[in-house]
Amino acid sequence: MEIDRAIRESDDRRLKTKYNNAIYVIQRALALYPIEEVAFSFNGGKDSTVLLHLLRAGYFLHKEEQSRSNGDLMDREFTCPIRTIYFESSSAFPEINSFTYETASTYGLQLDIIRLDFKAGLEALLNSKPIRAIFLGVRIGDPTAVGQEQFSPSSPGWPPFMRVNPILDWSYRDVWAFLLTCKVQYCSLYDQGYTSIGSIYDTVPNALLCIGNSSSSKEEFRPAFLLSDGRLERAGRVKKFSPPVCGHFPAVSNGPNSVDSHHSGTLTASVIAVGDEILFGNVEDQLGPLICRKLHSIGWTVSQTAVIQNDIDSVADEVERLRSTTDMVYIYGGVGPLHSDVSLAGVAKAFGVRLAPDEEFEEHIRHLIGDHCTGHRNEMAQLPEGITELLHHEKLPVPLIKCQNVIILSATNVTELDKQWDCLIELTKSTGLLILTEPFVSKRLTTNLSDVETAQPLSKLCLEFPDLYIGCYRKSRLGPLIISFEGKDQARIESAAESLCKKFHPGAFSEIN
Ligand SMILES: Cc1cc2nc3c(=O)[nH]c(=O)nc-3n(C[C@H](O)[C@H](O)[C@H](O)COP(=O)(O)O)c2cc1C
Ligand SMILES: Nc1ncnc2c1ncn2[C@@H]1O[C@H](COP(=O)(O)OP(=O)(O)OP(=O)(O)O)[C@@H](O)[C@H]1O
Ligand SMILES: [Mg+2]
Repeated sequence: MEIDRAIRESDDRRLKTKYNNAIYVIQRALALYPIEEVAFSFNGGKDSTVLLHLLRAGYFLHKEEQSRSNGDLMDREFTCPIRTIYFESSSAFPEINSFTYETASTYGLQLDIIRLDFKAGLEALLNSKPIRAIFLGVRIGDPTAVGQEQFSPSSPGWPPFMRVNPILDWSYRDVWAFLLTCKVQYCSLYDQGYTSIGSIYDTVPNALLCIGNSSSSKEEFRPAFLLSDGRLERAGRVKKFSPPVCGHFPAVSNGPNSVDSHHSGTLTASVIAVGDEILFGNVEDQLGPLICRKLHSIGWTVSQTAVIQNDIDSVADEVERLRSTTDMVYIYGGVGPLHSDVSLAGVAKAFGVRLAPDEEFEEHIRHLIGDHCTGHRNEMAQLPEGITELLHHEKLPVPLIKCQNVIILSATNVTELDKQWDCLIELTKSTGLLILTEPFVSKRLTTNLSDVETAQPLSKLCLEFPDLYIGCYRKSRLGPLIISFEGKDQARIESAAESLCKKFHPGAFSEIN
């Protein structure tokens, strides 16, 4: 088999190791699932082209092994009968389309063209075919690889199948070493400076490959395999994430201490705790309520708090939802190097970017943990690429992390949170990082009047004071009722409290702290 031979004859030891590992994953998948139950997701891109040839080699070696144990002879005219799926879209490059069709015909692939979006297309496919596993050319640097392993079940909400990623750990260099060593065809766009290909709307040639040619008006580009720093593979991709939602305040101010005292103009925040231990009931969350109080003290309203399990997709879904419905999201828990520390990966996934090593952050971690740090692959130094701002403060051993309107707090207890918060506020005062507004003030009254007696006057009071939050709660079903007034104007709060008292007999209410 020519692919297997080309790699065996090569003296690139790293490539051989990567190849052997990928073949091992493919053979394990083929041992687990009959060939009719697997599919190959092929889109003419370089990664899926690598995977195509690995699958051809892996299937050949798998059959060879079977023939040897049965004592049969191998068919010399060998083709890999794997079902191949291509999600064709009108925004694909014509070069990608034609390369996909030609390659399928060259290698005798059964090509299923799907013209629906990925999820709907997979649902339709799985309803009509007995497919249980799908091979993908996803690599660790891809935004969609966040949280994936070589065998990863499809995400919650997707039809059920196993995603098999044989080249997950391959680098950009490995991909090109393979394609060039095996001398296989790849899409012509890669010879024109494209290094990673999405749609015609979000992909341009990689500027790092541009040949400065002032005499000609047309820019020229070197081929993709000459890109020396694979981390910049996606530099030709136009960023997809959108600016903060319309109708909301900008999460970042133009200047510090801007004041906004209108109820309707209050900035809203949300708070996400990541922790299975909280959901199991083993640990009581103390940081969430504290963050709410702190936000209140700078005039922000907290509209939602959530406790999420330590799972990348759950974190990503929640961050994605809250970052577009509130002005600022605070997330804590799940930050660090442990298997359960998935918060940064979740944030990256929510923004559709990958986690990438951050040298500056690594330097801080290295300083903090000294000799225990294991070189440049320190996993704690991986941050969401292109959207991360490190917030330095001399009192903090490690900077705080901000990804657009999401602030990631590493505090694990109240004392640490107090410190991080104070630093955040100091930074805000000097740099205008957040908007500090008039703080909320509150007043609480307690009464032994019944709910029936208080309900109607309270409803009226809410209509009279729409700029205040008027809430009621009790600490026990039969205990006194507590009425709280929250707002930014002390005088308004006093007059609301007075107005309520006037509706009842003197002494019906008393103030509590
Ligand atoms: C065969 C196949 C399976 C996929 N399975 C999942 C999945 O389980 N979960 C998920 O969030 N996305 C899944 N996706 C979508 C990809 O993660 C990603 O959104 C897609 O490749 C588009 O990438 P792009 O936005 O860079 O073009 C799948 C895509 C394909 C082609
Ligand atoms: N339209 C599609 N049809 C079928 N499979 C797809 C499609 N888009 C993506 N995939 C699958 O997802 C994998 C990852 O896509 P990705 O764009 O990162 O890689 P690629 O297209 O192979 O190479 P490149 O990074 O150069 O674009 C592909 O290798 C392929 O398995
Ligand atoms: Mg691609």
